[in-house]
Amino acid sequence: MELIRGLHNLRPHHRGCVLTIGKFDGVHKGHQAVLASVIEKARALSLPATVMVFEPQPEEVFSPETAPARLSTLREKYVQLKALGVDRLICVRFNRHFASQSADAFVHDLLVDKLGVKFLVVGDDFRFGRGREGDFSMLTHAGEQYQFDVVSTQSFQVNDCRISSTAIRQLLAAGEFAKAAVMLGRRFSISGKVVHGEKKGRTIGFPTANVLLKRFRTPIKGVFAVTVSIGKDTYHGVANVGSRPTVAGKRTQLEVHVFNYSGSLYGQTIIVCPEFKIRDEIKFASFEALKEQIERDAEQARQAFT
Ligand SMILES: Cc1cc2nc3c(=O)[nH]c(=O)nc-3n(C[C@H](O)[C@H](O)[C@H](O)COP(=O)(O)O)c2cc1C
Ligand SMILES: Nc1ncnc2c1ncn2[C@@H]1O[C@H](COP(=O)(O)OP(=O)(O)O)[C@@H](O)[C@H]1O
Repeated sequence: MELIRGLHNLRPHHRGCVLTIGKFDGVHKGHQAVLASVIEKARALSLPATVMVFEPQPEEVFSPETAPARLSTLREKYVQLKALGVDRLICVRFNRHFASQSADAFVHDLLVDKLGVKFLVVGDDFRFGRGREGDFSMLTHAGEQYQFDVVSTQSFQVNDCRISSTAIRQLLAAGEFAKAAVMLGRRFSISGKVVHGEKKGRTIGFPTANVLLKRFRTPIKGVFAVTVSIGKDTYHGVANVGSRPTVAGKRTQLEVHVFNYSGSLYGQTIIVCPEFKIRDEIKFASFEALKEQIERDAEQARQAFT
């Protein structure tokens, strides 16, 4: 799958595509159904199946304080879209300047001139351009003018419940990982590169691999029993997603202690899948008290895994 980061990297040979535009946060079962129809159409027309996403997601630019938690980073979306058979991912750097262009300019300059779109799939509530002035009916008219077809996606359900990123976030926040997995079409996981921390974990017998969360907010918080994928190997472990108040941590990060593992993880990408929640994060009076609690957390997780 080709990744085009930024519209300035579009070239004349990129013209001609079957396109869908959206956030695709989570790449859930509803998204997967849309993508399957995009791919089918693309194969029939011998054109690349193309997905356009915005990074950061628009609400993260307009209202970062209240933007919903992210299910997927751009990298996770890349991995998931590639696995589904998408040919090209266009990542638009979203900022106020991009958002201020008119709906006409979005259609004419980008969709028609730069992308030469032949078939477009969007949700019927898709809005675009300055002040969200562009809508589905405008796209339909533009399609008649510039010879491209536009179709809207339906909403997909499981057990009478509409599949949505919002519903999945709520299930994850409630620790309902099995139900979230039904909507996602896979288990929820957080992946990222292991970075250096404060090297305190090893002093209490609990080295913890620190993963920086490139999300504005995470859908889960607290201490979890987890499954960890490191390369082709799978381990169990305990993890904390939080700001580490005991050591006056600032930003939210993921810390994983991997059972039966020794060696360096720095620089490696690991995938952490929460199995069940153990407790909320707490501020302990001392590092010693934190250590004793982590021992109990690890024991609880180990017992569940045996
Ligand atoms: C299972 C587990 C539970 C944790 N729970 C808490 C917690 O409740 N409160 C807290 O401040 N930090 C908690 N931590 C984070 C520790 O503060 C952190 O791992 C420790 O400071 C080591 O940091 P370092 O890897 O940067 O050296 C937890 C870590 C793990 C692995
Ligand atoms: N069982 C393990 N679980 C997690 N990390 C481990 C484990 N064994 C060794 N490590 C290594 O130790 C590092 C964590 O040790 P720690 O003292 O907490 O340092 P840091 O503060 O840099 O995370 C990990 O990034 C990894 O490279």
